Amino acid sequence: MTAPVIELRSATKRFRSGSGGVHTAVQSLSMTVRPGEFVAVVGPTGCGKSTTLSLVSGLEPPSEGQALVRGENVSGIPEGVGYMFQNDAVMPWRTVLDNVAAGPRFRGASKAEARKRAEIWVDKVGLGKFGGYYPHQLSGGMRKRVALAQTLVNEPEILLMDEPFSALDVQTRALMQDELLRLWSGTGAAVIFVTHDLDEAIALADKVVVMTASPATVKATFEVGLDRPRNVEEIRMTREFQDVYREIWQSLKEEVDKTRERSSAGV
Ligand SMILES: Nc1ncnc2c1ncn2[C@@H]1O[C@H](COP(=O)(O)OP(=O)(O)OP(=O)(O)O)[C@@H](O)[C@H]1O
Repeated sequence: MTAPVIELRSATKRFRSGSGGVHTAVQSLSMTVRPGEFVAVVGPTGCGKSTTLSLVSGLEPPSEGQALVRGENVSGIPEGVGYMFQNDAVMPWRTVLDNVAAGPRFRGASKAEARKRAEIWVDKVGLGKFGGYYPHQLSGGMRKRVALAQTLVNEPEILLMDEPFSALDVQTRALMQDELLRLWSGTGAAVIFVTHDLDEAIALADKVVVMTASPATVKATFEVGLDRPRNVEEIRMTREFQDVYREIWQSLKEEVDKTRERSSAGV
């Protein structure tokens, strides 16, 4: 088996809370992601999913334990990591092509080379005719395509995605999920995809990690044995999908209920 490209070893993250106390967001969390593996992370609201990603991206150091990328302790933002968040990083004053070319330019590519790579990726995400458009002239789904091209043009070895599609309507969301799978397949990139939506997690991932109610630790990991390539809308109708869904939901539901009980008790 290939060595993991991402590894969290008993990682704990504590923050100073507003009231002067200490809040533990992540507790002794261990997980691994191998090259080419798509891992979805689900858990109740506020349990510590984004903090887990921050440990991998180097935005936050662990308070205890280790965060490793390619076997090395993460310090600063590791090479070869691409991000996609709910709020995209599309620059309104730049055209689609210039937005996508910005990453390669920043990483040292010549203007001509950056432009060439941007053209290829703008085309790949289906925006070939819109390279000269500005973001305000695009729909929400088209902007997400720009964000996807912006991330993938850098050919990341690791993709960290934090609810990237949650602001989209249901149909556009399904389209973008398919686009992501199509563009990711064969790249060999390791993905951690954080989502509230168990449907989305199963449709996309090889492995679904269920987090506990706060503080986040891994409650259970489920293999998703569904064939690829997948069409996310069709796969949801299959018996296999529904069986996996039921099994994971049993595990997730307990944590969601715990979180709801705590919040109604004002904890
Ligand atoms: N920089 C920080 N300083 C203090 N507390 C923080 C910080 N970042 C996160 N937290 C706290 O850690 C806890 C976990 O937050 P996190 O955003 O990781 O959860 P989440 O599962 O991603 O949430 P959601 O489901 O709402 O997206 C929250 O109580 C949050 O307030």
